[in-house]
Amino acid sequence: MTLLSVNLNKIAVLRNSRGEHEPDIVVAAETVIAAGAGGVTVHPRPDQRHVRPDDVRRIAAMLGGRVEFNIEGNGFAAPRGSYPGLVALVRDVRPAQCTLVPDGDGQITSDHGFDLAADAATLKPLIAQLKALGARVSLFVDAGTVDLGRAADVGADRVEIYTGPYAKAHAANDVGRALADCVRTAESARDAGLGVNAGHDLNQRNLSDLRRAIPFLAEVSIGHALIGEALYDGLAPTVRNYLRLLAG
Ligand SMILES: CC(=O)[C@@H](O)[C@H](O)COP(=O)(O)O
Ligand SMILES: NCC(=O)COP(=O)(O)O
Repeated sequence: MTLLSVNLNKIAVLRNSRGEHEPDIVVAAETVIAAGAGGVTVHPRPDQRHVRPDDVRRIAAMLGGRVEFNIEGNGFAAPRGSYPGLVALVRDVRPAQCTLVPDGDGQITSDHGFDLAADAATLKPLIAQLKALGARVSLFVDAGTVDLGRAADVGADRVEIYTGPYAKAHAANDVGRALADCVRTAESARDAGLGVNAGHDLNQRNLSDLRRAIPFLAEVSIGHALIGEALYDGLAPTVRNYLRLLAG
């Protein structure tokens, strides 16, 4: 069974556009959990354009460990203003999972994974710190990466395959190579003893092909498309659509 974790960043974007409190991200989290999602993902960034530290704390308090809470982010980004840094947030709310993503300030969204050879020395102590706080640690990696033993060596528990290129290829009806890249990375991770997550630009059209190709996929985190689809169909029915796709 592949767990669906709903990324709520886009609820925060809508809320932030007016600078007030609506839509309430905690109500959104309650709604997706009531609809059957197995978890909630947030990706706070130092510039706080999406989810903010206080959202992270409020969601954690509401979930109370009932379902998986996954916090994504750049663990090396320095604290800024009221953003305390990823490790401090993890220390504060103790999520089940922390997904490390090498994204920088200038990026509109996450667009690449770690270079496991180059980043190993800095990742190892960071991962140890996060695991000491009780979080399972997942590393965002590009599809096509095959040296996943390196991820195991630095202490990661899982990897999350960056599925942006897969989604683009799928939309262009030319998915063969991009899907093969995802499968190669997933199999290399499994062979290294790691769990396999996937995410970025997954939607109701491209999810099933990925799921069928990687039957041992532990988790998908989906936000942008899911929240967009929910504008037409409602949040709870949209979550249920995804759950049906993952069950099929
Ligand atoms: C790691 C990843 O792919 C997601 O966290 C993604 O970045 C979320 O979408 P936004 O960047 O649009 O918040
Ligand atoms: N880790 C991927 C994620 O949380 C959601 O990505 P997207 O569906 O918003 O592109």
